[in-house]
Amino acid sequence: MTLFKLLGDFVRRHWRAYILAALMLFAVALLTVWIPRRVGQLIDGLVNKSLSTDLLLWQLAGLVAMGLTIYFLRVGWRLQLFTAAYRLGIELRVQLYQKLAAQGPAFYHLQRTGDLMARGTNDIDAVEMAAGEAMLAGFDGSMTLILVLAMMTLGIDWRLAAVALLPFPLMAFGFWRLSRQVHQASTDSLERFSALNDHVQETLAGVRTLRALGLEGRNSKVLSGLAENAAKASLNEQRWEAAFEPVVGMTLTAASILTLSLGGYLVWHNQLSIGELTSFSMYLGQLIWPMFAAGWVLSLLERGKAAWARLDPLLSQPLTVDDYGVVESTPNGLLNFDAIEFTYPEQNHAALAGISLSLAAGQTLALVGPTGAGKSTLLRMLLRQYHPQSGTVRWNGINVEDYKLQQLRSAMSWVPQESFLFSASLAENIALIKPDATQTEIERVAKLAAVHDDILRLPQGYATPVGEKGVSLSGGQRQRVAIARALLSDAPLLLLDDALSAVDTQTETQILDHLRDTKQGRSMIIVSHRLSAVVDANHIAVLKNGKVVESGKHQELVELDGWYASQWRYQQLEASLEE
Ligand SMILES: Nc1ncnc2c1ncn2[C@@H]1O[C@H](COP(=O)(O)OP(=O)(O)OP(=O)(O)O)[C@@H](O)[C@H]1O
Repeated sequence: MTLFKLLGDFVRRHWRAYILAALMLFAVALLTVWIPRRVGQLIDGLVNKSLSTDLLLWQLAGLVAMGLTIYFLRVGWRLQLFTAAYRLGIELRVQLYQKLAAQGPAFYHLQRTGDLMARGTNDIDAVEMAAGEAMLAGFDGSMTLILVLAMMTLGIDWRLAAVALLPFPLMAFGFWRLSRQVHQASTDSLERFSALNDHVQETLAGVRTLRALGLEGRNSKVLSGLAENAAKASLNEQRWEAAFEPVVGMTLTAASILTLSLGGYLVWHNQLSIGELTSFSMYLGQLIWPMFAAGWVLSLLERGKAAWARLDPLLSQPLTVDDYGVVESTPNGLLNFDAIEFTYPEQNHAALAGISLSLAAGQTLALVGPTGAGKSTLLRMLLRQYHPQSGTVRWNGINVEDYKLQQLRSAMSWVPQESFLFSASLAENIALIKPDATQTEIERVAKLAAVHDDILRLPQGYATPVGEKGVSLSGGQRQRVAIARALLSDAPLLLLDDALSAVDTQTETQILDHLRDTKQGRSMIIVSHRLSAVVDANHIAVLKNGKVVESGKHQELVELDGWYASQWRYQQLEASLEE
């Protein structure tokens, strides 16, 4: 979609606001062109001494009233147009947010957060300006231009008007050349601002790491380079925009010289009155605004076009995970991974190389294996964050891609390796997926996740603010809050992706015991590096380089004397040394 189509559709939907603004503009333009005419007549009246003092005062009062009316109408149309333009900004931001919220990890894999933020703020502002200020100046400028030209040609002298307009085609050519430069400079400036935004966002997110490594100095040098680039690009854009002004100035000077030459000649030969020449000169002055408006509109539109060219692909990009499933029932029952193969985008080695596994309802499947073996990736196939390149995941005999995404995801409680705490109270963070949960429910799951006592020790207990604006919790506390959050859902499948890595072995055992006791038919997939967490699993699969290399129950795997057995012995030894 082009910017003009977007604006056209928007104006059609909000036609009332635009028509009202256009009517007010028309009234203003009429009054504006009427004033020079009245002034010219007044001057001629004064020169001929045909005006009485009373009449003169009335005429002057009339001019003041016209000025005031123009003032109020200008306020009115601005309010109409800007309100409409802000609405476009809101619509685009909501649309962008919904799109970003629906996109999967494969999309974020290729996007920079700071760039996305810049598009959601700076670029949308530029489109909003095209729908507001550019429309306003465009309407107003063209209306004034038409009426002023009509008054010049029909109301005063067409020969004078024809001569005055001679330099205008040159101005149009100059504007056309400048607008192309403004487009290029705007694109450049928006991109550099994105790069700067991205750096600031990354720096703030990783500020602790940077400080710990003593990299603030180096990082601020990079920042100053990016800030300078962004400033230079913005200055370049301003420079091209400023070039519109001298073009207008030169055109007007040329037009005035031509007007005065021919006008003087006509007055000399009594074909034009002094009052008429004065009116004409005032009209010429009134052309300044339409000319500036044209330059301004062109640069706003070019900036809007450059911004839209960055926003449109984002808004029209297909979802990386399409929700084309139709099955509305909540999945439950037997879960089957059948010959799953998957390679991440832009990677040359398979993360999953033909994995087949199954999990009966109510049972626990454990995935273990060295780092990078593909354990989390297998869960991502089930969560439908990525599509397997071949093979299928079936739940209750139905391909998970055939379930409605919402239905599928609500059947799983997922605790990722790194969970996110929002800037809210601890209670609100736990009740994230069930905001109407009672305090008793919240405390019950916090006890199951063995975090209740830790929470009570915090200054405001469950009301303690956490996340970016609150107290910092330890890694282990965060993990347990995330587990409590997951337990609040009644989902039939619980996925723990290394979700206990930061808690000590004793607490881990305590949580797993709680989970086992309150399982109530819930299935579970546990990914863990610590084998003590999986000894009770109904089935354990050892993954290596995307393949299942060993599988069975704990005792069977110990007897097999492979990777699992040696890892088990090592971890047992380590645990006994720690005691
Ligand atoms: N987003 C990604 N983009 C590209 N490659 C990835 C991505 N995530 C994982 N990989 C690669 O896929 C392979 C499997 O990774 P995965 O995270 O599934 O392993 P894992 O067994 O869960 O490891 P860990 O125990 O360290 O969490 C690894 O080679 C990893 O480098």
